[in-house]
Amino acid sequence: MTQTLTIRRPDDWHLHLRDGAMLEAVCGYSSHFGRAIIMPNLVPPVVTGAEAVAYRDRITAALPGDVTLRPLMTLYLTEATDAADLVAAYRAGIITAVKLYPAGATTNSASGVRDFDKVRGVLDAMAEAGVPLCVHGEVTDPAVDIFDREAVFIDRVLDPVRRAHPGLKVTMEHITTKDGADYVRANDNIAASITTHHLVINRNHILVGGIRPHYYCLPVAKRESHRIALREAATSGDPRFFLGTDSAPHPDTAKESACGCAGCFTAPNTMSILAHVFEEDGALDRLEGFASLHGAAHYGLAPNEDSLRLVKRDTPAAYPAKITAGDETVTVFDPGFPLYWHVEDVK
Ligand SMILES: NC(=O)N[C@@H](CC(=O)O)C(=O)O
Ligand SMILES: [Zn+2]
Ligand SMILES: [Zn+2]
Repeated sequence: MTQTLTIRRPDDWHLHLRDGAMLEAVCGYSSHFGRAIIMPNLVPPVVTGAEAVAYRDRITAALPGDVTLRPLMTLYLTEATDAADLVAAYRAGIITAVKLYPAGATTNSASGVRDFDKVRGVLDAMAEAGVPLCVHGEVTDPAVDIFDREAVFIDRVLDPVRRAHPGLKVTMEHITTKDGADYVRANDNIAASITTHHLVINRNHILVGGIRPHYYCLPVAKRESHRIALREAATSGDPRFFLGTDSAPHPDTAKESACGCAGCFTAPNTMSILAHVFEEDGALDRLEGFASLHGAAHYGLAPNEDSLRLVKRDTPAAYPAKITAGDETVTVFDPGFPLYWHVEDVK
C-alpha cells in the first residue's frame, strides 16, 4: 500500500555546502529544497558582502543544471565586521542573515566573537535595518559541561544580547534542549531551527557500545528527554520552530580520528527521515509547516510555489552510505531504521 504526501517545496534554513571539491560533491544532494541558508564558516570565513557574492557564484556554478536550489547567503560576524558593508549587502539582497559563532564553539569558529561588547554597534545596525541574526548558542567556558553549554548560553549571552537589542530578529540555530525550545516559546522576535538528526539521536547513540563519530555534532545531542522535547516542538505546528538540517559534511578521515570533528551529513536522506519522524508522532499533516512554511515566514519570505511529493512504499528508499568528494569519502547520516518514505520531485 502506498501513501502519498504532497507539500510545498521545503527549504533548509541551515546548510553547510563548503567549497571546492566538497561543494561540488554535496550541493546536488540538497536538490529537493527550494532555498537554503548557506553557512559562512569557510576557511577563511565569508565576512564581507563581496565575499558572499563570490561564494554565491561558486555555489551556483557548482549546482548541477537540473537543480533549482537557491542559495541564501550569510555573513560571518567578527569583532571587526563593518556594519555599513553588512547593511548594504542586506539591502542589496546579497545576504539573508548574519551568523554569530562564539569563538571556539564549533567547526571553523576561531574568527567568531569573544567579547560581545565589541559587536554591539553592528547588532544595533542590524536591528535598525531588520537583518536577522542566526546564533550558534553555546558558551565556550571550559568550566561549563559540554551538555550544559546551550542552556548556559541562553542565560549568559542570548538573553542579555536580546535585552540590549530588543529589535533584533534572532534565530537560535539547531536547538538541542528543552531549555532552548522553552526560551523560544517564552519570547518575541526569536525562532529556532531544529535539525533532522537531533529529532532522531540522543547522546547514547554517540557513546553506547563504542564511540560513533558520525553521530558527533555540535551542539552535541543531549539526553532522551531533550530529544523528546525537540520532537514535540517540531511536530507541534508552532511556527517558531522550523527545519535547518545543519547538514555538515566532513571527510571520513577527519571524523574517524583521535580528534574527530563535529557534523552530521544528512542532506541525502533528510526528507525521508522527517516524514518517518512526523508519521511516528502522528503529525504528518504538520510536516509542511515545519519544513516549508514556518522558516520562510520567520525570514519574511513567501513559501515556494511548487511542491514536493513524498511517497511511502513497501520497500525502503535507497540512499548511499557514503559519497565521494575529491579524494575523500563522506559518510551519510544513518538514522538506524529503514526509510519507507521516498522523495519524488514534482518539478
Ligand atoms: N554542527 C556541527 O557539528 N558542525 C558544523 C558547525 C555548526 O553548525 O556548528 C560544521 O560546520 O561542521
Ligand atoms: Zn552551529
Ligand atoms: Zn551548522
